[in-house]
Amino acid sequence: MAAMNRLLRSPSSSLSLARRCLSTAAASETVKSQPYIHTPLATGQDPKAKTVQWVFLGCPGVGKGTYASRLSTLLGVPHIATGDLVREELNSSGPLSKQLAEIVNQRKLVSDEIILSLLSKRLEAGEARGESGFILDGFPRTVRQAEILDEVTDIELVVNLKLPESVLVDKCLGRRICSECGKNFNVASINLKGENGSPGMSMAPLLPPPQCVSKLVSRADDTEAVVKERLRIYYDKSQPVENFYHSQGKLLEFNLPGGIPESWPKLLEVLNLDEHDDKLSAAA
Ligand SMILES: Nc1ncnc2c1ncn2[C@@H]1O[C@H](COP(=O)(O)OP(=O)(O)O)[C@@H](O)[C@H]1O
Repeated sequence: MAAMNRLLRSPSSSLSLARRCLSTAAASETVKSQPYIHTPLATGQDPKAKTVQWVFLGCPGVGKGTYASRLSTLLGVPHIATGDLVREELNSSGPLSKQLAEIVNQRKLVSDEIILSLLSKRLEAGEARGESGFILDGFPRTVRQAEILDEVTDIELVVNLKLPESVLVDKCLGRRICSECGKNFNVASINLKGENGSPGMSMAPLLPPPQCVSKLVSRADDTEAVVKERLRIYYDKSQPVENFYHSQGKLLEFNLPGGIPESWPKLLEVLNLDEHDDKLSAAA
């Protein structure tokens, strides 16, 4: 913890640690390559034999965590979600926990220094376990963070997951947790009619088993006002990150065609990973 305090007092040392960790995570054989949006993986290539340095972007509630986590299993690289790092720190008895609780409760973004030091610490721990590559989820969240990331490593591909705003809101409002077993469900049944040439979409609810039905609760912050405020913060602070990567030719826009059963095979297809679908069940 002393090391973290030192990092927080000195943002530049936090950056240099991030630089060291990220460049190690990138593995030395990785060459600066042209972005390969249409062929992220060469046909026939073993996905686990490739160093992956990917970023997942998308509005709150789009399902970044779900798809990033499935891909991390498939590709054998860690899925690093900065929101999880923040929550872990917040739930610890560390010196930052009170400060983080306040920031997160106010739905503000944590400072770059704190996020970088949490990310560095996570990468350093991964490095010690022999990890290489990463799928980042929730970082970068601002153009400044994207610029810092650019200084310290080569991001190869940025996947931007998209859903219509009305679907995002309905999905967030449909979230339920079983107060007894802690499992997540979603009672929203999405049926969006196609309009002006755009296809319709439907997503089946993820209903709980009978023993959980009477114990379902919603997160206090899953109200329409809060969800819309989180979307507003995303459009304000994080949408410019999409433009940042678009101008570098690294952005893969992916309009989710529906729920996981429709979207996962299509995502694998655009990533050239569909021939590895024998591993789908392992990743599920
Ligand atoms: N890259 C980041 N920069 C700043 N703050 C972050 C970042 N990642 C996560 N956080 C903080 O952690 C909280 C939880 O993150 P996450 O689960 O990704 O977001 P949300 O709950 O808003 O979908 C965010 O509200 C924010 O306060």
